[in-house]
Amino acid sequence: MSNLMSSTTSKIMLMATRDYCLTINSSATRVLTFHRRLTCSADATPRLVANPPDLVKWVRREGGFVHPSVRIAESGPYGLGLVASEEIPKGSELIALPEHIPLRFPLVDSDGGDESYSNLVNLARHVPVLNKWCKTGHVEHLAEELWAMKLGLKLLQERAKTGSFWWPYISNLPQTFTVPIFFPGDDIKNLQYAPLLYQVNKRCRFLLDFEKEVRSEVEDVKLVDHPFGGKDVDASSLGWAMSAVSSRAFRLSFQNRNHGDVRMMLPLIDMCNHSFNPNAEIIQEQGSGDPKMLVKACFFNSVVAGMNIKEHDHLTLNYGCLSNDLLLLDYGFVVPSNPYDCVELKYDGGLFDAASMAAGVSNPSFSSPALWQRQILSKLNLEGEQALLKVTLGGPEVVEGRLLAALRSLLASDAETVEKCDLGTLKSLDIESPLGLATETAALRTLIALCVIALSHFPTKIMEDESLLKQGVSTSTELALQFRIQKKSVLIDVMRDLTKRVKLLSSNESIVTQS
Ligand SMILES: C[S@@+](CC[C@H](N)C(=O)[O-])C[C@H]1O[C@@H](n2cnc3c(N)ncnc32)[C@H](O)[C@@H]1O
Repeated sequence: MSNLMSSTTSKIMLMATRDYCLTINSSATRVLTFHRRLTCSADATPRLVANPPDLVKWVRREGGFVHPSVRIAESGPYGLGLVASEEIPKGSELIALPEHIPLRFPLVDSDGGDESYSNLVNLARHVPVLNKWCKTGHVEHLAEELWAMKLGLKLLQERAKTGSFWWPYISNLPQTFTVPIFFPGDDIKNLQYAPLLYQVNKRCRFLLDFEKEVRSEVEDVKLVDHPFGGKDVDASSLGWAMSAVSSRAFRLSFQNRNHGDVRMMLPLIDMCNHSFNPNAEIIQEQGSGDPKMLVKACFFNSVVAGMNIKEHDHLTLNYGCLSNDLLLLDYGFVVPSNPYDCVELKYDGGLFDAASMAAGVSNPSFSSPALWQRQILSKLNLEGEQALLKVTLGGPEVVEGRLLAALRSLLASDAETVEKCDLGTLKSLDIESPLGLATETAALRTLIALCVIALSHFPTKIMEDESLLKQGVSTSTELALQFRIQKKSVLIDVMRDLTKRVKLLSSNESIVTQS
């Protein structure tokens, strides 16, 4: 990895003329490329300034608490992280932040009510609000990127402000992010996965449109009232801010203060890297303990109960049970063998008929379901005006319940057998053969064939991807390769799991026949 980083850095250094540069490549994929400054250090993740202020000292000076054995240290390919310099006893408080340290979008006119503040609020109003569910099921992702942009505006304002209270924090933020909006066009294509390409393009389009809106809003604003102190804000700087927020902000809820969920950046706590088996957690202080302390990162009792954090251990938080799509889009990394990763497919009668026939099922009825089957599809939200056609393979469920229920019902021979089962039963892979052995075998075989079809849509095989990885590639190519390897592995794991189940069914069948 360090070799890869240095080759990337030297290439970028030759090109670097300014902080950001926007490229729209010929294939109409809009891409934001980020050029590193010439001043960047040899560190794995260069920060905004070469020698930023000591974050631990700043938090302590501002009245926060940092456990004496907690240090910021290089964390290999993860960038910086928090490490225990000595054993930390179970149950210890690690970091506590007073209320004024987190960076959030101001809810009330707390910034003194000046014009630059109202101009910022005005800009935030241009971040579209989406509350309707769309057919493709992408609305959640869009909403996520939009909240990140709103808080990103505040971050950009503070980054531009001379003498900002948060400068010691902001100057410690990474100069670049490895999220795909900054990938070269070829590496976006290298992802080989349409749902992610769609999201990346959408984010780039949003940033380019938002750049225009921001520029037109601020063009006639006087310098003293300018939300960014007169500095030009383009799609790349908006992308930097959005990525800083999406990869570092936390969602905290303040029910007792009528604020609902609030996203905020938690200096120092956000130096914790991610693990699905974390050793730290965030605790919100609400009315107990020291009222000035808003959030604390604490030793995570429930996961490593009875164990201390050992010397040199990294402190980790769980960023959420996220697929590799979201981890890459928002955080710029991919987790190998991620138990929450899955592959999206579109529910499409023609494709399912083809898969079923390839699996040896005679006369499947996916493209022309009977009326009773259509009623089930409607209940599963796979038919009708508001239908959500995106279905998934992989993840904890292995096969999305709605997809499994649809396959079982559409491959069943009669309505009566299906009507005897409730939807919950039809959706569960753990409930074996609710509609009989023959239907179950046909459904599982169809799913295996679907996996084969989905795999054949990837232009390369895992072995080819792995040999490319060995050749030494740039960070973005490496991430794209890792991402597509993981997607193919999800399909292979699903096929393995389903093949085992089919074998079990046929052995059960032969026992029944023999007896
Ligand atoms: C909240 S920050 C953590 C601090 C960060 N490492 C730094 O250098 O500032 C999240 C970022 O850390 C990196 N990261 C965290 N956990 C990781 C993991 N498990 N694998 C790879 N990168 C990780 C990613 O770059 C991610 O966007």
